[in-house]
Order: sequence, then structure tokens, then C-alpha cells
Amino acid sequence: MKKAENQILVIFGASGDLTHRKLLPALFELYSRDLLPEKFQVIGAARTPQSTDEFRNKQQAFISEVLKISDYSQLSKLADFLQLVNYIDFDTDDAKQYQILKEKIIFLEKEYNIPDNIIYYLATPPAMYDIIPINLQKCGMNVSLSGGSRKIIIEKPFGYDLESAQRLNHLLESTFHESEIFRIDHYLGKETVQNILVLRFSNGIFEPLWNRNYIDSIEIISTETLGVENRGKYYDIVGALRDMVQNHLMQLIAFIAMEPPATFDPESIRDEIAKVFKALHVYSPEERVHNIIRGQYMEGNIDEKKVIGYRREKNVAPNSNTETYIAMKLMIDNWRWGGIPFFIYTGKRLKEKRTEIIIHFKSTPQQFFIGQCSGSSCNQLIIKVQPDESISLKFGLKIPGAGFEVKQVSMDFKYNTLSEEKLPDAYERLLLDAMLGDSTLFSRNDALEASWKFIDPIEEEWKKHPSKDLCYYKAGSTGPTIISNFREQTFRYIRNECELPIQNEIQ
Ligand SMILES: NC(=O)C1=CN([C@@H]2O[C@H](COP(=O)(O)OP(=O)(O)OC[C@H]3O[C@@H](n4cnc5c(N)ncnc54)[C@H](OP(=O)(O)O)[C@@H]3O)[C@@H](O)[C@H]2O)C=CC1
Ligand SMILES: O=C1O[C@H](COP(=O)(O)O)[C@@H](O)[C@H](O)[C@H]1O
Repeated sequence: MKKAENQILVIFGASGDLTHRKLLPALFELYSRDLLPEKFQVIGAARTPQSTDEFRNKQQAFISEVLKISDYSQLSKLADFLQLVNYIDFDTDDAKQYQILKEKIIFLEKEYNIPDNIIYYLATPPAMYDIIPINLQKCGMNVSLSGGSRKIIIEKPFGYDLESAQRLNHLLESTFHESEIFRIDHYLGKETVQNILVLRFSNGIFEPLWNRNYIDSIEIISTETLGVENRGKYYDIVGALRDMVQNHLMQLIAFIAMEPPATFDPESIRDEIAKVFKALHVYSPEERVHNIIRGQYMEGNIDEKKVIGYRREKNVAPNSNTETYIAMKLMIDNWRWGGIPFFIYTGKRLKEKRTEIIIHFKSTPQQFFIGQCSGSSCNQLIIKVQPDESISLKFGLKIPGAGFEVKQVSMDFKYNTLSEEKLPDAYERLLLDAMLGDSTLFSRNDALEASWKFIDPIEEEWKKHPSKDLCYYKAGSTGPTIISNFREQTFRYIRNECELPIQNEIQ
């Protein structure tokens, strides 16, 4: 495995949730697998006053809890890793403090003989995504005068709408080169998501079938049992459409729907992703009513424990109309997918945590056999992204005995049969790729803007009619929607979960 160049990683927002739950555990895993650069230092920066030793002690506790480390050798390895981690008190808004950060970087470069290669990670609230590049530029920290490299990783949400995304893109591109900008979407770091590309482009049997002639419809399901946790303030402004659909689920759609790239290099792949987003059918207001359903969770039970409704969550407006659930039919207006619906479902406080892609193939032209998969097609390809990662192909076979009765059976591949090792966390892969300068699994500006062009009209419509058609569902349920009839491909509310009057049902 190729090693990244020697470098320093600066994490802005180092005292926050993302750093201790994802970034530092991922770096420790890379360290344990000897994948970090030979010479490497981390500088954590945030306002909370604390010494490097205090920061290391806190991270020791966090990381061992997150990774469930208890044995002595692992704990001692963790202590060694934390020697690479430093902390400075830092306010992103205060331009003078960047000079102190610069001096710290120069000190570490000299002390550990690290060339001037710096990677900045923005793990702060999104409101700081513009001030940090501006101040880095003011202090000359966005370029290296000695031929070293600069990179910047930006967390989601990347913008709030098309205009803010364009503004942020413009600002970033005026301070860093596009090849130095890494817009992270952690779904692309998931092993099972990357495998969609390998499944499609290394197996000759799927490509001839992978189009409107053989595929009937595609479902993408991403449900969670978690509520908004301590992120009410962020979530109440954003909602499920911006939090999950605009980024993660659209990336899944892109991997399923994209054309084979000319070559397997980052730009060719990202060209194809952008083309999918540009081909998304933007609904007229009339079409929208029939193709998008939004919901919000009420109180209910998750794992037999009572949980509160969304409107009573901390930092959520008591009369909030923010959606915590989306069911949506998308169409891609191109030659491969014209007329084929992509159904997506995502929501919080649902019955189970599950992310899955189901490719429904068309049925045979005639159905000869009794029980032929209950009248619909026998053939589905199911890509289980998480948990229990697997790929299954479903088909119909004869039940032994007299006659020709058909039963749907399954050929299953489970990831845990491939290796004893647990699958790496998405952030491990993405941090490593960014350090290596490989942008394949990061979003490009044009694709992002195209995705906002699809999302914006929906949000604008909801802004005009904040509570219209908002449907409520009980926490712990399967949500308010089913596809009532796969052949007609229409959504229908599940009556007992939705408080909408019957006449509002979507036919
Ligand atoms: N947590 C998660 O699982 C995910 C988070 N994200 C994104 O990552 C980013 C960080 O999220 P998260 O860690 O949850 O947020 P937190 O609120 O937990 O952390 C924010 C961090 O920013 C620091 N900060 C805030 N203001 C300033 C400032 N003026 N100067 C310097 N540091 C500042 C805070 O520390 P202090 O108060 O000490 O300054 C803290 O370290 C967000 O943009 C979020 O949307 C994306 C996907 C998942
Ligand atoms: O980015 C986000 O993703 C998580 C879901 O991620 P997963 O890897 O657990 O599927 C979601 O809970 C969160 O609201 C969203 O901001």
C-alpha cells in the first residue's frame, strides 16, 4: 500500500464530536496498520483552553471507548499514537491567531524534520467554512513557498442551497486549487459503496442488464433509529432532504446510475457522477406533490424505550415543520434510465438502522408458474450497505415435488466471509485518500452544484407552504410511506402512521 508524503494535519474544531468520534479513531486505526506517513504530526485547534497533555488524555478516553479498546498492548499503542497529536487554543475568527498556528507548524516541521506539506481539516460548525480559508490566505498559509503541498478537507454540509454552495466554492477556489480541495461525503468512504463500482465494472454479466430494458425500478433505503441527538440546532434548519438526500443518497444514486468512466481516474469518474446529477428530472410543482412525501417523527418506542417526538427535542422549535423523513421518486432523464424510477426512503427514529439498495429486474413476459414471486419479478439484486454488509441475488426456483410451484431463493455474499478483519470505517479511507491526494471519492464542485439545482426547488416550495402535506409517524415505526403498488409505482401513506386526512393521500 502506497504511503502518503510526510505531512502535518491541522484539525480545526478539534474539541468537537466529529474529531473524537471519527477523525482521531480513524487516524489511530491507520497508525495501527502502519498507513500513516513516516513523519506525521497532528495539530488540533479549538477555543476550549487546554494543554496538549490534557487534550491527549481526553482523546485517550474517547478513542478507547469508541474503538472498545481494553487490552494493554492496544492501549499502549494508542498512547504512542497520541504522541503525534498536539493541541492549541485557537479562535478561527481571530486573524492574529493564525500567526501562532503558523509558528506551531514551523516548530513541528523543524522538530520532526517534516517538509512543508500541510493538510487542513475543517471540522468546525459550517459558519466557519469561509472565514478559515480567508484567514489562511491572509497569513500566506494556503500556499507553500518552499514547494510543499497544501490541501483542505471540508465537512458537510457544503452549502445550504445552490447560492451558498456556489459562494463557498468560489471562495475556496480563490484560496486553493480545485485539486487541493476535498469535499467529504462519508458514504463514499464506505467499503460497500465503493464496491458498487467494482461490482458493476469488473463483472461482464451485469453491464448488459444495467439499463431501462431489464431494470424495472431501483430502491435506495437509508433508515436510522437515532433521533437528532444533540444536533437539534443544526438539524432543525437543515432537515432530512439536505442532511441525507442532497449528499449521501445522491452519491449512491450516482454510483448505481453512472456510465462507465473512460478510465478509472478521479476526473473521469467525477465527470460521470456530475452527468447523473445534471440529468435528474427537476419536478414541476404539480409533479412534486405525487413524487415526494415528507414526514416528522412523533413520540414512540425505540428498542422498547420511550423516546420523545421531534418537536420536543433540544434546540428544535416546538412548532417545527422540519422533515425527519423523506420518500421520493426520482427520474433520470437520459438514455440508460429514461422512464425508470429510483425510489429513496430515509428517516430518523425508524424501526431499524439499515442502508440498502435494491435493483428490481423486470419480470418474464409471461408467468407460467404458480406462486411466481407473488406476481412481481423474481429477480432482485440487493446491496446491503450497512449493517451486515452483503450482496444477494434473488431468483425463482421450483419447490421440490409435484407440479411447478416457484419459490424465491437467494444467492448471498457476506463481507465477513471475505476477511476476519472488520471493515474499515469510512473516515479511515477518506483521510488516507486525502493525504495521498486522491480525490476520486470526494465531491467535485460541478456535481455539488448540480445536486443543489435539483434540491432547491423542493425546499423553496416547502418554504412557501411549511406544513402542507407534512405527515407524522410514530418513532420506532417503519415510517409513513409504502409503495402501494410496484407496478403502478405510486406512493401511498400508511394510514395508521400518518395524521394527514385521507383525501390527502397520494394516488
Ligand atoms: N459529528 C458528526 O458525526 C458529523 C459532523 N459533521 C460536520 O462536521 C462539523 C463538526 O461537527 P461536530 O464535531 O459534530 O460539531 P461540534 O459542535 O461537536 O464541534 C465543533 C468544533 O468547532 C469548534 N469551534 C466552534 N467555534 C469555533 C471558533 N470560533 N474557533 C475555533 N473553533 C471553534 C468547537 O470547539 P470550541 O468550542 O472548543 O471552540 C468544536 O471543537 C460540522 O460542520 C458538522 O456538520 C459532518 C458529518 C458527521
Ligand atoms: O451525515 C450524516 O450521516 C448520518 C448517518 O450516517 P451513517 O454512516 O450512520 O449511515 C446521519 O445520522 C446524520 O444525521 C447525517 O448528518
